[in-house]
Amino acid sequence: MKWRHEKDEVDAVIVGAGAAGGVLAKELSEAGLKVVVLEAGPWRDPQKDFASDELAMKCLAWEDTRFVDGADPMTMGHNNSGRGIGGGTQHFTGVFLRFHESDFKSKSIDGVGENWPIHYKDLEPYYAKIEKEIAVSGPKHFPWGNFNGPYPYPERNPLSPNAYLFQKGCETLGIQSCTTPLAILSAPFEDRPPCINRGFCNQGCMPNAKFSTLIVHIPKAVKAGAEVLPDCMVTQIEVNEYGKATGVLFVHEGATYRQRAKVVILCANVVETPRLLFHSANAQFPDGLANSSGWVGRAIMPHSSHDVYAKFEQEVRMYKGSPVLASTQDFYETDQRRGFARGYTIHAHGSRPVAMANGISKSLEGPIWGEKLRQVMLNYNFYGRLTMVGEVLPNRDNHVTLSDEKDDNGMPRAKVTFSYGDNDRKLIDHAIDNMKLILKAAGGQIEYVVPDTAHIMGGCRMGNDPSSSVVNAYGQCHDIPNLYISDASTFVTSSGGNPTNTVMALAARTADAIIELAASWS
Ligand SMILES: Cc1cc2nc3c(=O)[nH]c(=O)nc-3n(C[C@H](O)[C@H](O)[C@H](O)COP(=O)(O)OP(=O)(O)OC[C@H]3O[C@@H](n4cnc5c(N)ncnc54)[C@H](O)[C@@H]3O)c2cc1C
Repeated sequence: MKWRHEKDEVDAVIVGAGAAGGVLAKELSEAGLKVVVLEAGPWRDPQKDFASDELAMKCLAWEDTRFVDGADPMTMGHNNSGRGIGGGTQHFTGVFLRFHESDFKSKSIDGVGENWPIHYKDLEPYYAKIEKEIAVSGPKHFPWGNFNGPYPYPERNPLSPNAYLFQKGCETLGIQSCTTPLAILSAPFEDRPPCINRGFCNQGCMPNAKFSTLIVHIPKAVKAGAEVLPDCMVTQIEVNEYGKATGVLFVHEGATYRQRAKVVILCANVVETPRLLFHSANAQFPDGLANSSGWVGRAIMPHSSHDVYAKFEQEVRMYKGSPVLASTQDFYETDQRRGFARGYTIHAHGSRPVAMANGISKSLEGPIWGEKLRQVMLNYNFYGRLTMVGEVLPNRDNHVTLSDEKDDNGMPRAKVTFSYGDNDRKLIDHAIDNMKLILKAAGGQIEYVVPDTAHIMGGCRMGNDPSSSVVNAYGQCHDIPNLYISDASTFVTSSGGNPTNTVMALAARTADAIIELAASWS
């Protein structure tokens, strides 16, 4: 393999070209830094490689074996990972929310979780920048949190039948709801068309109406001079005798190569970032790089993401339109009367047939399979669905470690351990009750509750105290100052809302810090 910067020490090597990696690649290269991006997965062309096919597009996920355990082992794959240029943004649903001020201070406000080393105000300009550069569509007035709109682009219209039913149920019960802020265009922007409601967002968007870093940030980074190399799996971070990162080793088509860099930035997401840090252990850092605190891999948090299905008299046709088009955050903040801390978002979340069949086969009401499954699926058009995005509190015992089994590159496979806590379970029960009430108020008959998780966060949390966190407020490792982490692993708490706006805003903030640092190099 030959690449432009093979012999150079570049300014920055970025590991992973997902939500955060894409932002960093664009920002750093546009600031004039010499950047190489190494991505384990392929570089897809949406028009050639995305298919309107649920099964075929499972390939967008990280499919390598990962072991799971704990009281509530997570299903790893299409629902919580991405692989390839664009990472998880290739097939994410596009819900684009900001965290609330309380999310950064849950310890002080509610006595649970942990405080972040930053406030909402620190991220506010970065949220605004990211939303503007991808033309997020949203309502004129968003009723919750610190940002109430307007969004850069008008809200999506029309909504899906599933979303209208949700809004009807909410209205009957006096629950506020609104059109969801989405990283999906409501009108043309740059060279991209508005959404035409094909509904295959989770299979990759062929027309490019949905944002991904594959189609927005990476092309801009390349234009600004970044070298982006797909199918390159980073296996090790190299560190010299002074404890400074010098670059990375990566594998391409079975051969191992080296890329030297002044700054190494890990954007490999919640499982792979800790895995790389552990696998890069050496005599100086025997417990893994950046792990003097013992917090690498610790306090991982998925969102609880249970679905409730109801059957309606009239056709709903859940496949129509973007999967999520209406939401409520009326239950987002702590309400002492509920008996648990923190909260959740509810989305009207359409499901395609394979996802529904797969989901209800694991429903809490008992497994549905064989003839019964066939009969239910023959009535697919009559079902509606709501999904929760529930805050899961950080727990040190929920963690990523290395197993004894190795992959083809000789890297130990990751083991992911997860159990819900009492607060998490009470929160889930509350959300399920509310989703049932809303669906019933809309005229539905409740049939299935499907337990699920989504959006993993944590594992390399940020903090001011090097003895209880891995990186500082800018994503810089406490132990190795020229090693940065910028991905969902730096999250301190999970919030009750979808995370990618926050992942990207944090990445843009880290980019600014690195650009400032780079100014002192010459
Ligand atoms: C089906 C689905 C729906 C979702 N819907 C939403 C939504 O509606 N709203 C929302 O806010 N969030 C959503 N998410 C979550 C969102 O995708 C993630 O929050 C986001 O992508 C995380 O960004 P990241 O940069 O941390 O990691 P990723 O985007 O996952 O990027 C990590 C990249 O690193 C690469 N990588 C890993 N290890 C290595 C290595 N060793 N060498 C080289 N490359 C490596 C991976 O291949 C990947 O491309 C969804 C996710 C999924 C899977």
